[in-house]
Amino acid sequence: MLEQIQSPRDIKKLNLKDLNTLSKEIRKKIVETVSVTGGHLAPSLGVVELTLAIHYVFDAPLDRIIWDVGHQAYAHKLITGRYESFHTLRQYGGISGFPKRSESPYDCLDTGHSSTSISAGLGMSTGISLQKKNSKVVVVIGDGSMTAGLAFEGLNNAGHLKKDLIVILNDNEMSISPNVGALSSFLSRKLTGRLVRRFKQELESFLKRSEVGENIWAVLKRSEESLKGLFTPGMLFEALQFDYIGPIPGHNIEVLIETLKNIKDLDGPILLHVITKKGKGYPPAERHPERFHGTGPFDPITGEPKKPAKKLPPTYTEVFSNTLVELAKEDKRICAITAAMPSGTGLKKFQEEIPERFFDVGIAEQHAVTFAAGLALEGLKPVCAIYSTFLQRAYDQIIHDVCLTSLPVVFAIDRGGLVGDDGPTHHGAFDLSFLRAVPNLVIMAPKDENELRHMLYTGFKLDCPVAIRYPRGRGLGVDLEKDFKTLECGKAEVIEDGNDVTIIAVGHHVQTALTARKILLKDGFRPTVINARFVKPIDEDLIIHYAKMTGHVITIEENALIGGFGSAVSELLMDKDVSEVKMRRLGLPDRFIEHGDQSILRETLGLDARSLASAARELLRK
Ligand SMILES: Cc1ncc(C[n+]2csc(CCOP(=O)(O)OP(=O)(O)O)c2C)c(N)n1
Ligand SMILES: CC(=O)[C@@H](O)[C@H](O)COP(=O)(O)O
Ligand SMILES: [Mg+2]
Repeated sequence: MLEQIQSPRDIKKLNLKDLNTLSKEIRKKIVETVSVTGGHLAPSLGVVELTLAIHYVFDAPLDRIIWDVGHQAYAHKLITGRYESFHTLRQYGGISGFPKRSESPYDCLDTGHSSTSISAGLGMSTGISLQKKNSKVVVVIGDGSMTAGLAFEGLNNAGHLKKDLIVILNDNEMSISPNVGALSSFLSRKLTGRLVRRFKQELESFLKRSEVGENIWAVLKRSEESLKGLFTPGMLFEALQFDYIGPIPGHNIEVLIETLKNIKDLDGPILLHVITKKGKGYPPAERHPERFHGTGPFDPITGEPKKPAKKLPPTYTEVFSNTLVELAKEDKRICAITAAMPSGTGLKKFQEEIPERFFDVGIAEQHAVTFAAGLALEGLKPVCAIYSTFLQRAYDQIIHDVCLTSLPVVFAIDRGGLVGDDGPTHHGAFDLSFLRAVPNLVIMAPKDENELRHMLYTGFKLDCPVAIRYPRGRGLGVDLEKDFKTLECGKAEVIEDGNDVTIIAVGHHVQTALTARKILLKDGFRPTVINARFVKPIDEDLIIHYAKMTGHVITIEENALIGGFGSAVSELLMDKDVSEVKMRRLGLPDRFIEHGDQSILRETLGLDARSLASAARELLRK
């Protein structure tokens, strides 16, 4: 049946039995495909019935359907004309793992970063009403994404504008890990007796101020149950001027369709609370929703990850995690902060071993950074472990709350550079550029996992804001030195000496430079290879010395060329009137980089060893 579905119109003809059959086929297709490509399995399995019900009742693309984060949109993609291409999911040249307007008219908003759906949906609804168009706007947002401040900014304004907007809260009590925060408890009605008692006392004292109130209280008192019934998650949304409906079961297509039909033509902002199970319908994902939130390829029968042929080096994340715990056990001032990504950032070990100094603040990067500033002001040493791309959310907090008064916060910036399959919304493409402009901030990038350890150790020694950025993926498998070294701030490292071209590499591209050097040696060239180590402050004296000595400089970094490390070097040479030097900068061009395997992307962008060697040869011919 699924292969016959060319558009959502085809599902409107189906009866309930067929819809349930279709949901089984969709689940099967998603599990089969993601077991090969990897991807966001559990989120997508959790909204299969909800997707069918939404497309059954609403008329996309005339009606706008927005998927917050968009990681749960695989069923949506399968029934909106992408069944045939679904096997290319997240592959280079294939379909994206997130909704993309350039991919389909049914994708009305590009998502990837969480909690944008309500604001964008409200904007669309306002635009629709201003132009007197006849479209509905439906937003699907998860309980995790609802913990972000941006979501509340949207809710607050929606309640004020009172435009037609249907917000479906997909509540599975999971973010990537179990959801956190007072809102999460509130939503799942895990309300403490203390909270209900306090509410009753306040209500009683309020009502007893007037005779009418006395009578209302007397009635309520008699029906204790209705008092509890008053205290529902709906209260919060009703207070924000939403009509709250629910919670309803999120896997019952009949109830979902009936409910959506009933609310479709209601006026004003509506919040429909739907309860789902993350990973629904695939037992390994139901049992391990966190592991199957975003998974690599796996055996569809057992759910076990496909084992690598041989033992692989540790990831930068694992080395960061182990090193931080090692240091935090020695220094009781070290605290760890994540914005809803304890597993992705590697802080789960810290959470297990030093829970009193671990903080998961929910999807709230801005809050995470300013919360860290607060901890630092009290003499602690907070580490904010946030992916490069998500740190973009907290730029003002980095400047205003941490760097302005030079507080000792360490930013552990994981996923720096190209992340691969998640694509343009997730590449850590800009952190060196947006951080380099900020005064008081030291920026480091390790050449390998061993140097990451020393940088973390050094970061705690520097009594100022520090950013350490490292890539998604595995290290080189080098030995990890047990004894920590304090790196001299602002000093680079000459790895190989040479006399005809100076290659200055940032982070893991030091390895690229060393491989390129081997190629160039065969061509009779003798390049110098320098590990930049510090992106800010840069090693001015060393760079000027080698630039003058070799007359040719190439920089290579996995960051936007604009404002990146290469910019810093060219600014330096220009400011110091070092004019007789020929220079090339290798890095990310001024465009968003598509999704695909990291090595494929690096090759297409000229960030592999062969391309670096060719660039050096070409420069030397100038
Ligand atoms: C700004 C931002 N921070 C962090 C993430 C990483 N992230 C992706 S999905 C997710 C959890 C979302 O939870 P929820 O909204 O409940 O959706 P579910 O996976 O439960 O369906 C997180 C933290 C993100 N995409 N955007
Ligand atoms: C959807 C989302 O934003 C996260 O799940 C992200 O895809 C995680 O990235 P990693 O796989 O690099 O941890
Ligand atoms: Mg959730």
